[in-house]
Amino acid sequence: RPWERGDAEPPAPNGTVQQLPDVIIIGVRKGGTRALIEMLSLHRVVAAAQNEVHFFDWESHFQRGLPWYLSQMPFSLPGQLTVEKTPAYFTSAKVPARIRQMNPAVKLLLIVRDPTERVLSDYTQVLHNRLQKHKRPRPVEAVLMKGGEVNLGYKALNRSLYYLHMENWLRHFPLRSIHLVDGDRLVREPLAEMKEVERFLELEPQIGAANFYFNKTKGFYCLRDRGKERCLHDSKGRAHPHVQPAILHKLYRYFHQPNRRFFQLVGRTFSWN
Ligand SMILES: Nc1ncnc2c1ncn2[C@@H]1O[C@H](COP(=O)(O)OS(=O)(=O)O)[C@@H](OP(=O)(O)O)[C@H]1O
Repeated sequence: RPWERGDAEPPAPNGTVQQLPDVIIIGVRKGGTRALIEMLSLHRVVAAAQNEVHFFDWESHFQRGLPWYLSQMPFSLPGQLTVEKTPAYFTSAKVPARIRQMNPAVKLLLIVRDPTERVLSDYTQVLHNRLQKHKRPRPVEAVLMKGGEVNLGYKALNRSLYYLHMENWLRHFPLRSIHLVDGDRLVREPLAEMKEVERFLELEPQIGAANFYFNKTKGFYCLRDRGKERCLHDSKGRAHPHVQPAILHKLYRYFHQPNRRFFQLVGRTFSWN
């Protein structure tokens, strides 16, 4: 078939169209963005893009313009809500202005988790990527610390300085356009967090307790979607490396002030401080 050879567009399923996103999950990387978009897809009104699109943060994609972005969107019925997630958007300086230019009324979802845990999750992800490419793994302590202090040059650390990135978003969007999802709570109480997301998106409440069941082997909630059960991929919910308590303590201390600043910016607190 020609569209499988890339010669033509696939035909649209009956009555469906592709629409620019009404909702964008902007991050944070390792915050639980995949869980969030999968859980949101439980709602019949939601049409979610399968892959991370990286339109606003990758120049090669951005230069292709909105028609290309549109072509990456799922087919949906008019009236459905299109959602995409690209966790790198949150920490990419150019992205907020670009999204505003597309649609200043777009609704943004930001899922955050304990910044120290996020760093360890980020480290674990990179470690797996390195092992897969047969590259030498870097011990966690060597990455986190430099000369006995927190290694300020470590990129994953910067991604957990939520206030820094949030300040940039708030230059382009009012706080009411950005709904914060508590990633730690999404793990423990997915339904409670998803109800708040439904409310923010002004969706008819549809996601219910029957959509979730706890999978003991995985140690996480999995989803029941129209009778079919599914868990997230094995790359979600990996064990983090053991870190010496003294180093962990330094990390928590390092994030203390930045966390305060973030809470102040967004007018609420989280369980980490
Ligand atoms: N239900 C459920 N099942 C599995 N995993 C869950 C779930 N809810 C949240 N999480 C957490 O999601 C973390 C991965 O975050 P992201 O999907 O944002 O990662 S990524 O940036 O897209 O790579 C992942 O982080 P790690 O535990 O560090 O792997 C999970 O803690």
